[in-house]
Amino acid sequence: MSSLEEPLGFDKLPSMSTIDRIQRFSAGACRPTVDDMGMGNCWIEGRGCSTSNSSDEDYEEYKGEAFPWRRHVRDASDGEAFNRRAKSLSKNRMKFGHVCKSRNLPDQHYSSKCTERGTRGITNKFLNGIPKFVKIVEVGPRDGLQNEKNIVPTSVKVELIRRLVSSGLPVVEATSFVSPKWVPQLADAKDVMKAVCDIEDARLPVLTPNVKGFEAAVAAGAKEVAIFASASESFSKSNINCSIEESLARYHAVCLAAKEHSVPVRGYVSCVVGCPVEGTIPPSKVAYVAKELYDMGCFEISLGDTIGVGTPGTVIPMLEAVMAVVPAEKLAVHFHDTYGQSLPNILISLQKIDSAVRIPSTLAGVVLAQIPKLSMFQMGISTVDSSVAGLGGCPYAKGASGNVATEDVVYMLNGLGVKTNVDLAKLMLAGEFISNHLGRQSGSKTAVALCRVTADASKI
Ligand SMILES: CC(C)(COP(=O)([O-])OP(=O)([O-])OC[C@H]1O[C@@H](n2cnc3c(N)ncnc32)[C@H](O)[C@@H]1OP(=O)([O-])[O-])[C@@H](O)C(=O)NCCC(=O)NCCSC(=O)C[C@@](C)(O)CC(=O)[O-]
Repeated sequence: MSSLEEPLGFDKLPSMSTIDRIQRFSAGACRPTVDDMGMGNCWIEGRGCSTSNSSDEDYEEYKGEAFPWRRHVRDASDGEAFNRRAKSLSKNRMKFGHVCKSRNLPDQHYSSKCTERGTRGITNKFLNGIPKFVKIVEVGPRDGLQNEKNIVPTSVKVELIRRLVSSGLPVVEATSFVSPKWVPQLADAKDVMKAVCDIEDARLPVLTPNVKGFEAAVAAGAKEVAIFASASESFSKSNINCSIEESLARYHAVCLAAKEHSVPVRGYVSCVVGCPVEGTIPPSKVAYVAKELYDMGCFEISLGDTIGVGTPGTVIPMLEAVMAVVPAEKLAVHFHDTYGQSLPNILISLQKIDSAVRIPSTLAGVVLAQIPKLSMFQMGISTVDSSVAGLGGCPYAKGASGNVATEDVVYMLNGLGVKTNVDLAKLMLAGEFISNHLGRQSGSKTAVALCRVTADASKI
């Protein structure tokens, strides 16, 4: 049996040399050949070259829309306008210590929102396919804190959950009813659940690896559970000490028990793009496990890039394979940010483009450079997992970094005009609360940047 002392990770890749590993996880690992693309010989440099999927009119139109936005940003941070803004911030008597008071977020000058003109122009072309509402599933208290070196006190976990719920998050994964020998960080699952089970404003699912965990969760007041299988045989063994097939049998039993108690079950598939031991995971394997979980009654399947190696080039073929067997509206995406790819991966997972719509070449260069075939670009997923302050990692995937930060996802979605019902300022306060407790800077680039902007403004 594997143990916590011997986690699998990037440092334990017996079959892979460094170069081999880089190739297997490289951004182009799943990239189609140039011929597949039918886009000439410079598709990765799509910004600079003309391709069969774009036209000069598109380029000109996009340029016309994009450049005023850039001017706006430059003007706003320059000269008179910026000084006026800074003065008005000071007039509001904001106090800035070394900790950011997120409730005093500056508004439109630093907003992620585009100008009206810019939004309209881009929306008409590229962003039309983004869902109007995205459900964010906050996994920080579970996926985040399960990986902390020091065990976080129960009272801090409870306070974090309460703050996250009060920021408007509709789902906050609270804890795991797993073996405390395997994950000691969440050994207080029962106490956490008892303290938060009265919360009504959000759903608070918990992880349950077997019927024992399910029964303990329900006894503690859990009203929703999640089961977690893997698309990688090796990861399944290291994470839950059984094969994929054995895990599916266990989860079938959990689903039957849950049905009897009318408890909804969410399913996870981990290692959907890569595994720390096996390298690249075939999309067909992910689709197989996702379909099994769906067929046994999971209301939603979350696809986890556990070690954060995915790029749009590998995520799209995986999603296509899964969406052939599970409807998009039943899927969620769960990205770790090891290689900084989470936001583009989320964006392409949300996008649903009518194949008749042509993408402006400049956008194609920036965002869609790795997309295999535009005509197949039909994701339309509208549930995203993320973790406040980018907390997390996985105890069984050493080297994997935390989930994409919830603040960064909300900032991006706000910028796209997508509703989440999450109050970014309150969310940042929750992130600040847990980061202070852990004694380190937030892993959210948005939180860090917004704090810096407000702090800089206060000095003027
Ligand atoms: C699955 C097991 C339990 C098998 O663990 P095992 O050792 O094979 O199980 P066992 O049945 O032989 O039991 C061993 C001991 O654990 C106890 N036990 C057994 N079950 C439970 C339970 N539910 N709650 C509390 N205790 C339990 C059981 O009673 C026994 O206690 P003992 O007799 O030795 O005192 C173990 O491997 C385990 O708990 N693993 C959990 C690992 C984990 O939580 N990993 C992190 C999840 S993150 C993830 O999967 C990815 C995800 C979801 O985040 C998505 C992504 O990022 O991609």
